Amino acid sequence: MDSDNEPKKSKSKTPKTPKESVLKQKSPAEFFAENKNIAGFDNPGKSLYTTVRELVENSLDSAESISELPVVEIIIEEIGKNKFNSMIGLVDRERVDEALYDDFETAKAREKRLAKEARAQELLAKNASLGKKVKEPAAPKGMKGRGDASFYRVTCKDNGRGMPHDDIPNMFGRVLSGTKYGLKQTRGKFGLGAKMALIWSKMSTGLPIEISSSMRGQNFISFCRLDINIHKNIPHVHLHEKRDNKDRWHGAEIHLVIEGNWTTYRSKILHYMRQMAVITPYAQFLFRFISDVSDKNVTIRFSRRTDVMPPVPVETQHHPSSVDLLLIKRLITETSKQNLLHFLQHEFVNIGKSLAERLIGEMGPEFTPKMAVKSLTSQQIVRIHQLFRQAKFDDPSGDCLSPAGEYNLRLGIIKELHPDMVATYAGSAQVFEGHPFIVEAGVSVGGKDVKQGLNIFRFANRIPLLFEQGGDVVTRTAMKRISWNNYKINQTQDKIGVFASIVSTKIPFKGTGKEYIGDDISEIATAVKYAIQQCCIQLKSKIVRKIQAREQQERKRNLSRYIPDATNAIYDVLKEVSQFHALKKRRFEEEDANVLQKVHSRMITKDTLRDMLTQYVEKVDYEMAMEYATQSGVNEAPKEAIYIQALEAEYNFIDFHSSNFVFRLIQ
Ligand SMILES: Nc1ncnc2c1ncn2[C@@H]1O[C@H](COP(=O)(O)OP(=O)(O)OP(=O)(O)O)[C@@H](O)[C@H]1O
Repeated sequence: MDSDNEPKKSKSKTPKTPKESVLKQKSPAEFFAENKNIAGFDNPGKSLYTTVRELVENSLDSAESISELPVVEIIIEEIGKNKFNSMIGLVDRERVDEALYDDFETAKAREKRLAKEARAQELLAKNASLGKKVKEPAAPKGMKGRGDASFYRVTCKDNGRGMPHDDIPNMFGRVLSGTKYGLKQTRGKFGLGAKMALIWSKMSTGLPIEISSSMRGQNFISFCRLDINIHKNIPHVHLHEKRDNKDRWHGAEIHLVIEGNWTTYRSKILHYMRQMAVITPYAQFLFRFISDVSDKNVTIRFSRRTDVMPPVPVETQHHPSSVDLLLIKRLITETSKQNLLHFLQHEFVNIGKSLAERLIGEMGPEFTPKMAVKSLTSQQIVRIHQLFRQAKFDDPSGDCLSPAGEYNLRLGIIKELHPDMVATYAGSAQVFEGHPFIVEAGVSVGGKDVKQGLNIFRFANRIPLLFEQGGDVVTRTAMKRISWNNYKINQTQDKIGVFASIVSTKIPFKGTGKEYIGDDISEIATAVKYAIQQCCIQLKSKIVRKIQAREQQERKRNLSRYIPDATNAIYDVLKEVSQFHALKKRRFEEEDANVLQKVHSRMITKDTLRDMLTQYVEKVDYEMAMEYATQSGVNEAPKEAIYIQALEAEYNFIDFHSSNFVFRLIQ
C-alpha cells in the first residue's frame, strides 16, 4: 500500500498558550532619539552643526516675527574632559589597567609606530627642502580612543519675541510641538529642532537645557531648566521661575552642553554662518568659538549691511487643490464658520462667493450653501475632496511669501564674494501642489575665495543648505541644464557663483533634516532653470562687451607692436632711394622728391616716422571704435546696477524690476 495515501498523523503539538503580545509603542521622542540621523544628528560633529543651525534659525524666525532687526549671538565653548567631569560631579580617575583601553599600545607597536612617524617626518622635510608641495601626514590611527569625546557648551542669544512663560517646557521638551505649523513661510516647520538638540544633549552628556526668555514689555524673565522624558515625550522640568527683568530685555537665550567635534565641522559651521550672513544682510551675527587653546579661538562678527528687512511672511489659507481628506476634516472641526458656503469662502484661498456657490451646486442635490458644515458626513466630505481635485482654481498668489529680495541677495553676494560681475533675478510667484513659491537667483563671475568652476549656494526659506548637494535641484540644474558656453561663461575655468533662493509655504525638503530639495518637482526645477538663465542673459551682454573691449585693446596692441619694425623697414628703403635721388641716378617728381630731399637732409628721421605711425594707429583705432559704437548703439561703459542704501527702516516699498535695474519706491 502506498504509504503516501495513508492519512498522516498530525505532528503538530498541542497549541501553546498564546505568548504575551510583542506589539510595542514608541513615543515620537523615542523614535527620533533612535533615528536622530533623519533630523541631522548623524554623529557628534554633525550634531554640533545642526544644534547651531536649529538655534540660529529659531532666533531669526523669532526676531523677524516682531519685525525686529535680528541680533544673534552664538557661542561655542569647548569644555575639556576634566571640566566636563567636574560639571557633572564625576571624579577623574587615573587609568589602572592600561590594556583595557581602546587606545592601548604594546611597547612593540609603539616602537613601530614611532619609527614610521620618524620616516614620514624625514620624507616631509626632504620634500619641503626640494620645494615640493607637502601634504601633512594623516593623524596616526588608533591614538584617539572612542571614549575621548569632546564637549561643548552652546549658547544662542537673540532679541526676538521670546516665549510665553507657561509654553516654554512644551516648546523645548515635547517632540513635535511648535508654533510654526500654520501655512506660512518660516525657517522652522516641524516642531523638532530644539528638542533634537535637547535629546542629543541628554544622550551625550545627560545635562539639561537652560532657557531664559522675555517677551516685549514683560517685567520678568522666564528661566527654565529642563530635560525630556523620552519614553513619555513630555518635558521634565527641573526649575521654572520668573526673574527680575530690570533692563526690559526681550528675546531668548538658550544654553546646552553637548558632545561634538569642532575639528571636523569647523568649516561647515563657519560656512553656514557666512552664507546665513549673505541671505540675511539685515541681521547682525556674532559668532565665537572659545577654547582653552587660545589659538583655536574664533570671533567673527557679521555686521548688518542694511536696515531693510523683507516683509514679515503672512499666514495664509490652504489652496483647495492642496488639501487631502484628513485636512478637510480637521478644518471642519476647527472652523468658526457655521455653514458650508462660509466655510468654503473663508477657509481656502481662491474661492470667492460665486465660485463657492457654483461648487456647492456641482456637489449634488444634498448639498446646500446654508447646510451646517459640522454636520457633513464622511461621504459628503469625500465628495468635496473629489471636486477639489477636479475643479479648476486660480493659482494662489505669492503675497504671503517673503523672498530675500534682489536687493538683499545682490548685497550679500557682493559683500561676501567681491565678484567681477554679478546679475540677479527675482521670479514671480508660481505654484506646486497648491503651494506658492518664488525663486530668486544670482550668478556671479570672479571674486575672492571662489574656486574655479561652479560654486553653488542654496537657500530654502532663507536657510543655507550645505549638505546633500548632489541630489539638490539647484546643483543639478546648474551642472546639467545650463549651457554655460552659450552665455560666454566657461564652466570649468571661470569662477562662477550660482545662488538660488527658494521660498514657499511648503519647502519640499527630502527628509526632516532640511538638507536639500529634490529634483523631482518639475515646477520648481523649471523655475530654478529659468531664474539662472535670466541671470546668465544679463551677464552675457556684459561679458560680450568686455570681450569686445579687450579685442579692441589687443588689436591696438598688435598694431603698435609692429611700429618699430615697420619704421626701420620703411626708413631703410627711403634712405636708399634718397641716395639715388641725390646722386640723380633716378628722378622723382614733386611730393616724392620733396620727401626724399627731407630724408636726405635728415629733416625726416626714424623718430619722425615712428611718431607718425603711432599717431596713425591711434586714429584708426579710434575710428574703428567709433564705428563699432555707432553700429551697436553702445556709446558708453556697460551699465551696472546701483543700489542706494536706505536711511530709515520700517517702511513699505515696491521694487520695479528691469533687465538693467531694480528701482525701489519707498512709501
Ligand atoms: N529663540 C526662540 N525664540 C522664541 N521662540 C522660540 C525660540 N526657539 C524656539 N522657540 C519656540 O519653540 C518652538 C519649537 O522650536 P523647534 O526648534 O523645536 O521647532 P520649530 O522651529 O517650530 O520647527 P523645526 O523643527 O522645523 O525647526 C518654536 O516653534 C518656537 O515657537
